[in-house]
Amino acid sequence: MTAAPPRATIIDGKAFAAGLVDRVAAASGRLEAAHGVKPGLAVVIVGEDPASQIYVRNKGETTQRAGMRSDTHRLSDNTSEAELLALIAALNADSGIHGILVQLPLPAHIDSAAVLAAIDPDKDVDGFHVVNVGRLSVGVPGMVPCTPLGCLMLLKAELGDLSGLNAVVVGRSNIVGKPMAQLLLGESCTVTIAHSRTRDLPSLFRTADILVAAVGRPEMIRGDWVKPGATVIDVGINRVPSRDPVKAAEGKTRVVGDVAFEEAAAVAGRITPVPGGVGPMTIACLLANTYTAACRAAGIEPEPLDA
Ligand SMILES: NC(=O)C1=CN([C@@H]2O[C@H](COP(=O)(O)OP(=O)(O)OC[C@H]3O[C@@H](n4cnc5c(N)ncnc54)[C@H](OP(=O)(O)O)[C@@H]3O)[C@@H](O)[C@H]2O)C=CC1
Ligand SMILES: Nc1nc(=O)c2c([nH]1)NC[C@@H]1CN(c3ccc(C(=O)N[C@@H](CCC(=O)O)C(=O)O)cc3)C=[N+]21
Repeated sequence: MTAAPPRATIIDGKAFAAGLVDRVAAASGRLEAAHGVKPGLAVVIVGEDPASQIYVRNKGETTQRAGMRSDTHRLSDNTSEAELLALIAALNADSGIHGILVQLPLPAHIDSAAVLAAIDPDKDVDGFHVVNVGRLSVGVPGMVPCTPLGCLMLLKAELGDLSGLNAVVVGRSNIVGKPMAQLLLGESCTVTIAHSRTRDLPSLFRTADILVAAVGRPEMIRGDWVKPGATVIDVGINRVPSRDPVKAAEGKTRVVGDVAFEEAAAVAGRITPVPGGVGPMTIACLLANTYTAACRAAGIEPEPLDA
């Protein structure tokens, strides 16, 4: 009989996120009871992209479950940039709203950079405004992007001190890759950022104690690219045809990450699944950022939200 292959610990992002949402809910309840401040989040979505609709619905439901105010603004595809900017100005001025999130991508006729720049940096719970990018880079308090923040929380919960570890982040987007690299640098990892022009990704990956994949290519990262015992964080959310050919023919899809999960789990020490890994943490961190923004707006020190 052959021994079962070694198998990584599966990092349960869904459970960790549920715990974080509970802690945010409790802290928000105390904020409201003691200071009369109920954290409020406004989510703005332009157009009908079905995947975005699902995330926006999840955000709204989770926000309300946490006892926070949640407003969703659904604008039609042909909304002008001026109309969107006017809505943002109104939300900036609304003292009951502490967090503003504009779902990306926006339709092509709208300049995303101009829209992100219009959000009050202190309400920018996505952390995409250049002021918050600068704060993260310099290492002063600001709003940290939700997905990388969630990845970092999972890594610290699993590994404790990250200092001195080799971290490879693949993907250099402003939403995930770049802020992820900044956070890992802040934890004193030795950080390499890889992208589509990187030469010999497999050899580079084999040096990684921490591997964060944010590429958007289904199961691109194979098992033999992973350093034995490494911690693998899979950010990718990719829709591929259902395994069942009949369902696939009906257009049914399933979600996979950027990592070939079964192969990588045979080599890695720890790995996040997709779904149920990073995705739920993104939403939990959005609530955490909204709570933090509400505290700061009221001049109150936020409670620590660590496990
Ligand atoms: N779980 C969650 O909460 C979230 C998940 N996501 C998912 O994460 C993934 C990445 O998202 P995002 O950062 O917005 O994506 P982008 O498309 O903005 O960036 C993708 C990055 O991957 C790089 N890349 C593309 N192909 C390769 C390749 N063959 N080899 C190496 N690098 C490559 C690109 O390099 P280059 O710059 O050279 O083009 C780019 O830097 C997507 O699957 C997305 O759906 C995103 C946000 C939140
Ligand atoms: N301004 C802005 N901020 C964002 O943070 C933002 C955005 N725009 N545009 C789109 C991406 C994507 N994103 C996800 C959020 C939650 C899950 C999530 O909850 N995923 C679950 C379910 C996955 C599924 O079944 O579809 C999981 O991975 O388990 C995934 C992806 C946030 N994004």
